[in-house]
Amino acid sequence: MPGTLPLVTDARIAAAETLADLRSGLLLDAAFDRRAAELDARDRRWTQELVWGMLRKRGWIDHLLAPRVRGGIARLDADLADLLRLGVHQLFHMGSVPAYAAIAQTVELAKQRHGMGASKLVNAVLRRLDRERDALGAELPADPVEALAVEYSHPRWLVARWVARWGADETRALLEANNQEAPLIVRPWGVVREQLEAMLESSGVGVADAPLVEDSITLAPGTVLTALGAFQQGHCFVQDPAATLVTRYAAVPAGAEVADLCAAPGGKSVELSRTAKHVTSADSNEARISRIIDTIGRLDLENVDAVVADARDGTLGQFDAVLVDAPCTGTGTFRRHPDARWRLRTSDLAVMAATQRAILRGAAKNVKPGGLLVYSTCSMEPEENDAQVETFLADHPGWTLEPPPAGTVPETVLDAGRLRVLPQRHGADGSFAARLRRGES
Ligand SMILES: C[S@@+](CC[C@H](N)C(=O)[O-])C[C@H]1O[C@@H](n2cnc3c(N)ncnc32)[C@H](O)[C@@H]1O
Repeated sequence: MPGTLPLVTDARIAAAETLADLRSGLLLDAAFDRRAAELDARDRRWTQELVWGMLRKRGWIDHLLAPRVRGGIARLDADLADLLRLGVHQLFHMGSVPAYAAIAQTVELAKQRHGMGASKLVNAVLRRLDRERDALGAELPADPVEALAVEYSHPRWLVARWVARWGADETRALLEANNQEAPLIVRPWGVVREQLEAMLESSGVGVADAPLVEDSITLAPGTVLTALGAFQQGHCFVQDPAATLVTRYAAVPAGAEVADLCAAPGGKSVELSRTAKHVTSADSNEARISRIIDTIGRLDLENVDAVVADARDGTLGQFDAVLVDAPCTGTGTFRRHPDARWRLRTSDLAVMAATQRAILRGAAKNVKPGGLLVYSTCSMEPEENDAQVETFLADHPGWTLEPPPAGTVPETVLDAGRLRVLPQRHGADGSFAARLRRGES
């Protein structure tokens, strides 16, 4: 009943706190795990839908709020602006929430966190939006790039780059893909796909095929992975097909000594360890190394060792094959990280490219004569992908780009000998990889 709602729900408080943590620099998954720890499974799922959904639609929500907040939303306290965004998202995009609850709960939350004046502002803005809801869809800017950016909630500068590269229609498909909920996809470990599927089904989990990789399995939305016996007993690990394809494309010879130099949390090391003699799984971030160690323990990996090392140094010795899954802008994984598009700055491209160049230079020293260096990213941007490969080849005489043996990965993801997976074309995350062969001398 309107007007008789109880205090703010724990789920909404957890959503507000998650966003506060995000603003203070925590990553979304970590912030959410911390703030939603006390919620039951249903509330946890609802809160995730609220926070992830709001971040995916933030550009559109801000477009609605801008003319209705006097002086613009930039003048508001950042926490209050996020509360308003959460309120608008509940009001327009969460069918399960009645309008009066979306408004009353947001007003109360604003009162608790910012006092009476803020709650009055929230009340006036949300009520006005609710009254005007039928006219809102028509408010798109005339400029076509700006219109795409607003309608699909992406920064304009990124949309402008993608339109220049792929045209408006393909960019629209990419923006739509980025706004979908990312599927949870697992790979079998120590069992075959059919056995894993049977285990999952016996736990009541709905399963489906994954794109591009025949033995990966998509789990039903809302599955809590860590609660599943198959996960706890080490029969599976999480990996998107875009990542699995990188290790397939790498086509590392069986029995090779391998180094995975930017390895945490370790998914690609696991895949490489299936056929390698040994995998040195290195990362410069000590905190993230603990995630590799956890994975080694849970999956009982006998041929993988985790070490802290900076790939730029090139001091780990020499290997038959080296994977550099470089830190990058992550533009291929926006559907998984809806906050990332808002954090990224144009200048990050140059900063990342410089780091990637330095890492590649160091990693080349770790490759035996005749060995393989596989460079990969989860970015779609040329500065981080093709341009890195061209620069590396120009600076390293004796090295060549070598496509993988025929049939290693589907033809549709190969482009001039490089791996190029795109969300809008392949229905997976985006990824890029290039196989670089060192000459024998
Ligand atoms: C894209 S992530 C790797 C994901 C991982 N390969 C997987 O599939 O699970 C990039 C990693 O590079 C690490 N990194 C960043 N700079 C590095 C450096 N200079 N040397 C080694 N690792 C670095 C980061 O800590 C991060 O864990």
